[in-house]
Amino acid sequence: MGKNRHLPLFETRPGRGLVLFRWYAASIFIAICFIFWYRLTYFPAPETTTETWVWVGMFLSELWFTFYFFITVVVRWNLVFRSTFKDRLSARYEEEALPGVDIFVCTADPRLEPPTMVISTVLSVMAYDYPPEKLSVYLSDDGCSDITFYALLEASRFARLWLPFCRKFKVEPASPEAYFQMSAERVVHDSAMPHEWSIIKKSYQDMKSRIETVTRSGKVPADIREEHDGFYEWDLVSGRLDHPTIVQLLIDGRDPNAVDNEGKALPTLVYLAREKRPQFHHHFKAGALNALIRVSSRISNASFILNVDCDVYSNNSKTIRDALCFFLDEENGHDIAYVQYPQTFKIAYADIRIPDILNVSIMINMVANDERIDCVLNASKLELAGFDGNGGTFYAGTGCVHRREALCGMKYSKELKATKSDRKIRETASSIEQDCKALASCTYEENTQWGKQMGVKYESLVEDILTGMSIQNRRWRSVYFNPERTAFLGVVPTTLLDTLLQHKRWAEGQLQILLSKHCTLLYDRQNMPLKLQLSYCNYMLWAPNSFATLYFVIVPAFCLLKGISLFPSSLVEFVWCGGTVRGWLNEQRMWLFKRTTSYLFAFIDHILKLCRFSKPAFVVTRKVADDDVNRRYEQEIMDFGSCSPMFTILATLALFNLFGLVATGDVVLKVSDIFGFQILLCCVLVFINLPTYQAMFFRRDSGKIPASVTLQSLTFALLASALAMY
Ligand SMILES: O=c1ccn([C@@H]2O[C@H](COP(=O)(O)OP(=O)(O)O[C@H]3O[C@H](CO)[C@@H](O)[C@H](O)[C@H]3O)[C@@H](O)[C@H]2O)c(=O)[nH]1
Ligand SMILES: [Mn+2]
Repeated sequence: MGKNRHLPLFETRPGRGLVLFRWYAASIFIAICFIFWYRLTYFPAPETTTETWVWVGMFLSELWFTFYFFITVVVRWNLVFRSTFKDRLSARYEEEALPGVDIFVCTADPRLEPPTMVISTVLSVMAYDYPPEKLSVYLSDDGCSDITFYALLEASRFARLWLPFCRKFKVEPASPEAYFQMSAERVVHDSAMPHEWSIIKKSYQDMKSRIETVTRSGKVPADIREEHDGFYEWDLVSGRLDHPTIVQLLIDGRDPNAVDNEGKALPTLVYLAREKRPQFHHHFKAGALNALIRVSSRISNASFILNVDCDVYSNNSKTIRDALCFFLDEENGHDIAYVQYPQTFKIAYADIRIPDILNVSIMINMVANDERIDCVLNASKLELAGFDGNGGTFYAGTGCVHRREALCGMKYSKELKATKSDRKIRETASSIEQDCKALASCTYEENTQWGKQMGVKYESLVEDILTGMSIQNRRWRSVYFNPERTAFLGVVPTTLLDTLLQHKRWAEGQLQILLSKHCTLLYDRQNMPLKLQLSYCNYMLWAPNSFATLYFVIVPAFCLLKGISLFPSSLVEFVWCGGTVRGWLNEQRMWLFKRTTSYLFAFIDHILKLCRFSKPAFVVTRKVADDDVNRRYEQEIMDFGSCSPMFTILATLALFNLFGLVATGDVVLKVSDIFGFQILLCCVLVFINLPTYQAMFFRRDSGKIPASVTLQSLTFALLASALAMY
């Protein structure tokens, strides 16, 4: 100890190439100034009214894009990256002295989120390289499904085999599903392993097929129900949204018999389906997390809380130790409220071509344990690092370790003492379960600060961003950490519609924040520096962004600004992050699609909700796709395949631009003598839209755009063109 005490547990470095980036940003800024100068000096004569309006509209959109450009630069101005010293942590803390950690996994629907996927995630976090007596894993099931409960019961048994196996062979990733998909070749090299490997693999596959059989039948058979008392709780369930709380301690960490096959303790494992009643709003994932915070405080009350979505498995068994390096640092750790890991999405394992049609994505190739994992990093990786440099990263909803007090609403102050967790309470599991029922009931939160000042916030569909903001506004700091071996891998939606719907929810949630009293720009400058508030604007303004973009797509007069300087991420940055030119093109395509549909719909929907015409809803993202969809996804073919007004808009805009280009008559010429870039812009838009035309006219598979959508769009586009001509 002694000397060691003063060595920091983590280190912070500024991003590489920052100077280059700043020069680049400055040069673009100068270009923008020229454009404004041009706009102001060449204003059209007052008698040409149409031109004047087009001109003014363009000017406004340009102003908007310039502002957006400005805040995009603000986020990237101070990138910082962190690294940890886990060996110092181990040297400083005996295993018994390490703090407790509670892990929350959320699931909501057994059809969209298959129970086998959920338990693979649960098993991956149970297998963390951390003293198991200190770990408690909670599964919140908003689907209140006895099948999910059954799957978790199976997992609690399989854990007895799986955990020792992971320990012995340092298995990574510790999600059995992911591991067995990728480890076949590797085993050959490890002579000690094959025998055990095949036993465990067989046992996993047997379990998986049992669960799948039950899932397919939609019902837990009577003989299985006999195996655990917990199943009788479902006798009182009248529906997914009408049932009492169900809490089951599947593994009670205090029980000396709760050990794995090698006699080592197992982490506590709890199933929770909070009470739901039709007359109470359940607040989606935020409500689930708050119920988990209270229930876990009664059971394990650990000082740190990791939360993951059910489709986000642990890919790195050291993640908890990494996070603790930040929290436990004597010098700089006391005011850190949460450590956010990036959201990384797994696309495919080695040998499969990596599709990047859908995501705003950056490819990285990771070499770990001789295996190549290809994964796609959400573009927010840079943004997370940028937020961190500006005062604290945002909370992204998954892959985040929180300090319990900060999450529960406490203000940061120097005197704050960590609450000690005490797991020595001698009580029966059933009396604990009884207390927990009350904690997770619908009425518990009535007239309390839960969802407002305490816990995860309710006022937005992106509860994560809002919660992070309010924690920062209470003077806490937060950090972003991206270890060499990716910490978590999640699933991305595979169809275009799913992606657009997901972005619609995000944009809507962001708009809710913008229009609420929590609007970032209203925060106290001392608690949240201006640069951080401006950084948040990058997200808050998604929905309003759709108008400027629509203008720019419909009134093709934007070329210079658009392609070259005002896209949110430039080709240079993308390639710099290890992307490909093709990936960049796809990113531009999704950029256009999202802004002209998701964001627009989010805006309209939110207005309707404000006028009470519709109710808020959390559309859970589908995590399974049929084989056809998956094949197309792997072949990088965009999947339309359903009738959605979003597709009608996309197709109409695509056709409109095509007509504009083909006609090159009045419509285009009218403005092209002012700017001369219109034709080029049209070409770019048509080029970006090539897959859309293909999906309308040339494809035969089930992922094509349905004929009815094509017909509608043709009609609209023709009408619009006719209108524009006269
Ligand atoms: O009523 C609900 C709805 C959802 N969920 C869970 O919330 C998570 C996220 O839902 P998903 O449909 O996968 O949404 P994503 O768009 O992938 O989620 C992102 O965006 C959400 C906010 O919109 C954040 O909460 C998530 O952490 C973030 O990963 C999943 O584990 C769900 O099971 C619930 O527990 N209860
Ligand atoms: Mn998800």
